[in-house]
Amino acid sequence: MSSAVVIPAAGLGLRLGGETPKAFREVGGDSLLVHAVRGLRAASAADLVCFVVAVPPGSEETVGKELAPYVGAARLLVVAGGAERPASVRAALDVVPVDGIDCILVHDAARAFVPAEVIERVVATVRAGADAVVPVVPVTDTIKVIGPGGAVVDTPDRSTLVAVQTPQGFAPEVLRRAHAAGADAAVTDDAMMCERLGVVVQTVEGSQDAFKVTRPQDLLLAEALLARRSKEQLSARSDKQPGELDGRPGESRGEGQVG
Ligand SMILES: Nc1ccn([C@@H]2O[C@H](COP(=O)(O)OP(=O)(O)OP(=O)(O)O)[C@@H](O)[C@H]2O)c(=O)n1
Ligand SMILES: C[C@](O)(CO)[C@H](O)COP(=O)(O)O
Repeated sequence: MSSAVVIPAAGLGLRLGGETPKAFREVGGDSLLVHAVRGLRAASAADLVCFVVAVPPGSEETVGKELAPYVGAARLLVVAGGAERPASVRAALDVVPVDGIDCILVHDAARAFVPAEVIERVVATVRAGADAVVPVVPVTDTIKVIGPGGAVVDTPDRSTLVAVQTPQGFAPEVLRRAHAAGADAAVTDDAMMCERLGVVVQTVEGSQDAFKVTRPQDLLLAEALLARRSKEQLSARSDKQPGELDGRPGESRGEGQVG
């Protein structure tokens, strides 16, 4: 069996600012969307055979051409996103093939640097029988619940709180059922839509590297992360014999199909 990934990439990035939609903003010479696709391809155990990307309406063709070299032999479909994230996921989900897919991932283009092991952990947990799986990290701030006037009404026990990342993984029938039930303005992730149906959502360990590029300082963090990774790659290469050197994952140009 194989998996498919839905990538919501149609957001404007209002909190980031700037003229360009967030998924097309560049870090280290590549767009966040290209980084995200490349990261997914690096997760070989996920067996991703189909990438469906939801983009700002009007940019489908350009994005299809840009991403084709990065998806390898997998199928690439690019659709127009909606006004809110759930609508973008829904538009993409509608064209995910039904046959032969045992896991559907939903992954924010804005979480462009998620490590392969997190992706593989999510897929393995779905394949082990979970209906819905989310990667999580501990929260490091004290979280308060506030009332309408801004006054604190509660301080939840931090040991029970986690911050949720993507990719989130789902049994295909469960994700389709959740989206068929619809979303309102309170919905911020796909797992929440499943929770509303009474589906048990499992958690797995996420990664600090899977942070969401949201505000301008996150671009600085992204640059620093890329610098750290290229330093690590260089030192790993210098430890290898010449015959052991690998090619870069996911860059076999010209294999992808669009449409
Ligand atoms: N209508 C939307 C809104 C968001 N997204 C995607 O959902 C992911 C998470 O959303 P967020 O980081 O909140 O992105 P934006 O909505 O672009 O950010 P902002 O709220 O600052 O405008 C991003 O990859 C974004 O492109 C989407 O596909 N369609
Ligand atoms: C899906 C998500 O990335 C999980 O943390 C997050 O909920 C998206 O939130 P946003 O409201 O679109 O920033």
